[in-house]
This record gives sequence, structure tokens and C-alpha cells, in this order.
Amino acid sequence: MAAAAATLARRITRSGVLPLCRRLPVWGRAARRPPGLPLAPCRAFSNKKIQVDMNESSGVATMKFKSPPVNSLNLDFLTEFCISLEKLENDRACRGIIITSAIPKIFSSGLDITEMCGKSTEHYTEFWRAVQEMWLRLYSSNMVTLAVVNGSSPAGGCLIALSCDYRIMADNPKYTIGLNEAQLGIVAPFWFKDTFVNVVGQRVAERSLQLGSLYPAPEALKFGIVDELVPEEKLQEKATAVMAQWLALPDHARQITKSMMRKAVLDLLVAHREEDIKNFTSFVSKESIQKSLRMYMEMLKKKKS
Ligand SMILES: CC/C=C\CCC/C=C/C(=O)SCCNC(=O)CCNC(=O)[C@H](O)C(C)(C)COP(=O)(O)OP(=O)(O)OC[C@H]1O[C@@H](n2cnc3c(N)ncnc32)[C@H](O)[C@@H]1OP(=O)(O)O
Repeated sequence: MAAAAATLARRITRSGVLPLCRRLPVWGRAARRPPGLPLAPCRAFSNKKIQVDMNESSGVATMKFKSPPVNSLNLDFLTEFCISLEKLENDRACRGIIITSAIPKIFSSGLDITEMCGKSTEHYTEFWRAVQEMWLRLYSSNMVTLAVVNGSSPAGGCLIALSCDYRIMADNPKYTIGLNEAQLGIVAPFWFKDTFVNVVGQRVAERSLQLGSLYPAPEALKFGIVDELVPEEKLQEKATAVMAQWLALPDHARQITKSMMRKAVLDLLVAHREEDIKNFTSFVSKESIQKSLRMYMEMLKKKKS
């Protein structure tokens, strides 16, 4: 796993996001199975933290986060995420992915705060490169990406949802979503901000980022952070229907449009990747930031007692 991560990191450092030519638009890739053949069975691959099920007849994979207690995004998780995404991206049968959680009430708690506390500069560098890599791959994916947010989704968890093409959230006001970095005394990086702006617009993004707002599901819908609320027991049915609607179009037109809409934001991180890593490592290494993060973790633990 570590070797695979290193290879991924090396590749991205050398050439930026996977070149578009490798992700050429293809008309209805999954629809190429010769008519009359029996439906292919589902294929699955599972690592420690993410379960992936590929339905070959629909061309849709489901990626389920299963990293208790709260699907926090640590280095191992991020590495698995990138490897799974690369496998699916290279699978000509796969046209869409549904990203969801197997942990009740939690989609993802965001970046693992322990990865940003009391570690070395080398560790922060490796961790941040993996965070960048996850976003670059997901945001630039040629597949239709659908987030099924079936629980709370702060910060990095929200970024995953925002990076998808469409977001369905469970209709439960106890579940919250948003970029709450300011509440931790840290700052959402420019590409988190740009992704957010591309979804909700400048005004909502600015206010939400300054306040570090976490929105209960109904408010998240009101501000456009998610596209639809669905009763929890209907999420799967709805996801299948939404995916079918997106996949009814020729891939190439959708893919080129998506690339056109997202290219500027992706290019910016690719061009400033090393600078962004330096910013992160020097910011997170400051004693004042370490103190804020420690206090936040303590607050999380106290909340229980
Ligand atoms: C220049 C740029 C600089 C910096 C940019 C950095 C950008 C950062 C992005 C991020 O994603 S930061 C992370 C933000 N995440 C949060 O604020 C979420 C915090 N967690 C929660 O709010 C809740 O835990 C919850 C997700 C709503 C779940 O609540 P629940 O009551 O179900 O669980 P509990 O709080 O008891 O947590 C269980 C267990 O998990 C630990 N935990 C929770 N979140 C994290 C996390 N993000 N990282 C690491 N650990 C986390 C929590 O402490 C508990 O641990 P314990 O069992 O040992 O007490």
C-alpha cells in the first residue's frame, strides 16, 4: 500500500493530474457488451477502509467508507481511496460511482486531526500530498460521481461530497455538512474554497467559510450545498435513479463539459502544488495551530462525558 501511494505521489508530482488523453471520453462504455449475453455478475474489491462493489450490467460502482469510528481521512484511507478510484477510472466497464458510508450516521468526519498533530514536517508533507491527490483525482474524474451523504459530513468529508457531480443527503436534521475549518482555528485551503464556490456561489461560500458553518440537512439544501434530501431508507433507490439519468447521456459530451467547468480550479492546484504543501506544513507546524487542534480534540472527547 505504501509503495502504491509513493508511485501515485511520484506520478502526480511529475505530471500533474492524469492527462486528459488517458481519460478520453468514450460513448457509453458499459453499453458495449454484445446484446443477448447474460448480465455480468457484480465484482467487488475491498480493502481495509473502503468497500467497492462494481455492477457490471449498469456500469456503476458503489464505494462505501467503512473506517470506524467516524471515517476520518487518514493517510491509509486516502491512499485506499486514490487506488480504488484509479482502478475504477481504468475499468472501461465503469461509468459512474456512488460514494457513501457504511458507518451509521457518519459520512466522513473529515481529515483525521491526529495526522495534523505532533507529527514531523515529512509526515505533514506526505499527508497533505495525499489529501491533494484525493481531490485531484475525484474532482477530475471522468466518471459520473454521486455522493450519497448518509450522515454527518464536516470539512474534508464535505469536500468529498462537493467534489462529486451531484449530492443526495439523508433527510435528517441531525446530520450536518459544511466546511467548518474556521471553528478549529484553521483555514480551508484555496482549492477547498474554489470547490465550494463552484457549488454554492461566492456569497454563501464566503459567509459559510468565515463562520465555519455546519448546516443541518434542510439548511444545506436551502443553500445549495446538497442537491436533494431523501428519506434515509430511500437513498439507494434515489441514487440508482439519479445515476441512470446522468448515464443516459453520451459520456463524451458530459465529460468535456465537466472538464471545461472544473479545469481552471484543477490547474491552479497542479501549478501550485508544492507551494500549497509548504503552506500547509508551515501553518500546521505553528505552536498556536497545534494548540487549537489539541483543544478541539479534547473538546470532542469531553463532549462524550
Ligand atoms: C493551510 C491549510 C491548513 C489547514 C487545512 C486543513 C483542512 C482541514 C480539513 C478537515 O477536515 S479538519 C477535520 C474537521 N472535522 C471535524 O471537525 C469533525 C469532528 N468530529 C465531529 O464533529 C464528530 O466526531 C462527528 C463526526 C460529528 C461524529 O460524532 P459522534 O458523536 O458520532 O462521534 P465522536 O465525536 O464521539 O467521535 C468518535 C471518535 O472519533 C474521534 N474523531 C472524530 N472526528 C475526528 C477527526 N476528524 N479526526 C480524528 N478523530 C476524530 C473522536 O475524537 C472520538 O475519539 P475517541 O473515541 O477516542 O474519543
